[in-house]
Amino acid sequence: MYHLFKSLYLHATSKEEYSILVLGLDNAGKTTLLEQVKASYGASHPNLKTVPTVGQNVATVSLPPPNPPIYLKIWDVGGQHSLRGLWQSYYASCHAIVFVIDSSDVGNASLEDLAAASANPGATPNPNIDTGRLDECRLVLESVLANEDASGVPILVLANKQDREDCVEVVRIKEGFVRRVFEGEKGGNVRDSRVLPCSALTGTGVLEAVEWLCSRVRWNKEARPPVMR
Ligand SMILES: Nc1nc2c(ncn2[C@@H]2O[C@H](COP(=O)(O)OP(=O)(O)OP(=O)(O)O)[C@@H](O)[C@H]2O)c(=O)[nH]1
Ligand SMILES: [Mg+2]
Repeated sequence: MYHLFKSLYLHATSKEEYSILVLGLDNAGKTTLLEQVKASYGASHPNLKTVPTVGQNVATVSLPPPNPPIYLKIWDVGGQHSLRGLWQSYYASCHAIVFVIDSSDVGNASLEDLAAASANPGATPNPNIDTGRLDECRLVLESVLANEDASGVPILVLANKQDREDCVEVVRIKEGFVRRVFEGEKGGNVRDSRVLPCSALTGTGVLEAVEWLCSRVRWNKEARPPVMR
């Protein structure tokens, strides 16, 4: 009887916890995003003076009503080249991946140029077209998608730094780049994805990103069950 009451009590008082893995090239804005999420769901001010992450940062947020009563445990992992090998150890236990792109670092190419650049990655680059770190971004995103352990995980691509005057609009990142990657042969494991604009620095778009994640991890909970806390 004691065990029955105990399990009923634990069931009534525990909450589902989902792990969110935040990835992207160095300088994309991952740690700034984590700070904004912490500040949005806690009472603190965000610490926006970030330094390059060596290792990881982690924070757990509890979402207020009318959100469902769940915890999101957010893992922000360093994006420098030498640290990217660590990412794969997080895939098997994460419930969603956020891939952050610096929208001011994908050059000034047109939609057609971006599409051509991502459709023909091996082609000699046209010196008149600046595509910034787009190619590096594509290779890194493809390697995430190609990993078996990340198969079927909802993926949110955030076109970050939308506050900057030199940023590329989200539609260009979505149509010219992300769609090509997802529809390419390395994107076969993508089940559920979205591309959203945001500014981690100002906080614009951060709540919408968290809401999308919240709905998708719950929708996918049979495939990737939450941890009860
Ligand atoms: N203008 C603008 N700057 C941003 C935004 N997000 C981040 N930054 C700036 O970009 C720089 C890098 O931000 P971080 O959050 O440290 O980048 P990161 O992705 O964590 O980088 P690593 O830890 O090296 O992987 C900092 O100077 C931030 O202030 C944004 O939305 N807008
Ligand atoms: Mg960082």
